[in-house]
Amino acid sequence: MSLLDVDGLTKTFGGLRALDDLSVAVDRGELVGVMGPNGAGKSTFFNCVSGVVTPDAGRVTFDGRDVTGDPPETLAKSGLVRTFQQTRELETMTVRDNVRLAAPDQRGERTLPALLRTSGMQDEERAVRERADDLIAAFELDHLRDEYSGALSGGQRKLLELARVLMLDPDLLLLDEPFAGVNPTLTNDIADRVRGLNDDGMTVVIIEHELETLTDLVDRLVVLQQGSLLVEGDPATVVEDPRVIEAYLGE
Ligand SMILES: Nc1ncnc2c1ncn2[C@@H]1O[C@H](COP(=O)(O)OP(=O)(O)OP(=O)(O)O)[C@@H](O)[C@H]1O
Repeated sequence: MSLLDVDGLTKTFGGLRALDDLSVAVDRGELVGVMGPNGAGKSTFFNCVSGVVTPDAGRVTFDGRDVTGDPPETLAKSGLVRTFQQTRELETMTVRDNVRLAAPDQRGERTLPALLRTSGMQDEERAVRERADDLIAAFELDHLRDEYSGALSGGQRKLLELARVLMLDPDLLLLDEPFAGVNPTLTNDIADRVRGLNDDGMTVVIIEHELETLTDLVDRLVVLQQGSLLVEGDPATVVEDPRVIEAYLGE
């Protein structure tokens, strides 16, 4: 059974069909790339799957459950997590606080004064702090942990965003253009980390314009055009497909 099953997804904005009866399945453990010309519907696909936008028709099944229209927080708690093209960290907070705050806050305990917190709550908080510090170290952001995240470079922000979403311990990670605006060295670094996460068992779907990085990285490519599936298959075959070449030349 697929981990993610998208069946007949349709979404219109005004008169425009951003998704048109799109069906895509992703198996557990896969690393899948999503490409397509500007306006092909890639972000709308992620938005519908991650609950940011409700589709007009179609069904999203995650881990065997119909999750169509479920809000992003509910999906994140069940293991479906995404990043955005524009990273969402708070610029006036430090790197460390940004990572800590990404942890799910089950009981709103952070609003309680310290004296009223139970030892269970304190243990939980300690675990969150430790996990945040581990992720910051793993992403080599240690030297920046007390900096405001507004001071980071584009590439460092992408790393921070990855550290933040990993606080949620996803089963399925949707990455929206993780290499956009990132220099070649950091691009390779981020690609290696994504590969590492996938090697450790995380299922990953990546939208990316940077085709060379994407084709080297993923097991399978899905190409969208005008909201529909154009071609899918192994990366080397897909990028040579005349329909794909034509779709990109027509941009
Ligand atoms: N909230 C919205 N309101 C109106 N139109 C929208 C909205 N979101 C997307 N669209 C339109 O839907 C179409 C598909 O957009 P989408 O952002 O999904 O494409 P994309 O493949 O991600 O493009 P890009 O590569 O440029 O990010 C576009 O024509 C876009 O203008």
